[in-house]
Amino acid sequence: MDFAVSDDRLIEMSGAGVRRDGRWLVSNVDLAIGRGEIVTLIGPNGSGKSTTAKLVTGVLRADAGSIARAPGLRIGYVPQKLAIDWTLPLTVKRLMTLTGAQKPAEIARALEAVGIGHLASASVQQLSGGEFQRALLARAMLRRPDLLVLDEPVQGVDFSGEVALYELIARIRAETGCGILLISHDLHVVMAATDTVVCLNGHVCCRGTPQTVLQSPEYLRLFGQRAAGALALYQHDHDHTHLPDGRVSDHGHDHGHAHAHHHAHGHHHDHAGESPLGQVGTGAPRQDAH
Ligand SMILES: Nc1ncnc2c1ncn2[C@@H]1O[C@H](COP(=O)(O)OP(=O)(O)OP(=O)(O)O)[C@@H](O)[C@H]1O
Repeated sequence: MDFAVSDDRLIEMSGAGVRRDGRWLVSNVDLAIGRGEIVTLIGPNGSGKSTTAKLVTGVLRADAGSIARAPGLRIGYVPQKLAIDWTLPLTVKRLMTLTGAQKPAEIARALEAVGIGHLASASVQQLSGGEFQRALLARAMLRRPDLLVLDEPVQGVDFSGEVALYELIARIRAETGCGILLISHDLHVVMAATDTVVCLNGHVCCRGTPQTVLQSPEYLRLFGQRAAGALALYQHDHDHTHLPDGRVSDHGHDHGHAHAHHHAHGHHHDHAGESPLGQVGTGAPRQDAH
């Protein structure tokens, strides 16, 4: 049963579990997401990430534990798999209305906000992986959610596209103040924007800030070699800021050249004059120049 949460928390799950065919798919999961917070669920294949996301959205009911939701909580959900008949013609605009009627102006605004306003009349089949994920994000945002649940939002997207998508997600959080639950088995990029990482393997193995999780023995045991790479990338901090024209100011020294880089890391990194959400680019590949 849903019940009121009095503070800033959007959802709070306590000891939640899902049992199927005599086995617990996930058990004893504690998970809280607050307004403006990005929580990332990571874990190997089959560790219960999607199952947990479905508990959050209410698609699945918990067989154990309890889930409290803020009153009137609106959730925008991008599932891992979509039941789309890819043989039928479908425009991006039409995709936006499949889950509910929407005003054309609202659709246009949402597509603009994720940087694909120019693709409103394009056929969904022609979209790139990154464009398709942006369209799904726009569709979820049409509900003006308090909580966005994104199950593997970077699937089918290359590395620079991933970075651009995570930037977009971070910007959505900053501009709308919604909470975000991200699901990913991607370790390196996700780490930067997220506030809390929850590492799942049928149960919660460890949790905390990205730094805490990266150093926890449970995480290292679960991810082994890949974990080391994530650590290196995450600790690569920026030490410069961007001037409005794209040039770089590095501790007050102006490089005087355009500086392209990716944003696998979101700390100590100020973008002066960066475009508002409505003008986010579609993520042309950008390489790190350091
Ligand atoms: N309806 C169901 N009935 C029985 N088992 C299920 C059901 N749904 C999922 N499972 C099993 O539950 C486990 C967790 O699945 P889930 O999809 O939550 O994992 P995941 O962490 O999201 O995995 P992936 O990274 O591969 O997407 C898997 O072993 C899966 O086979």
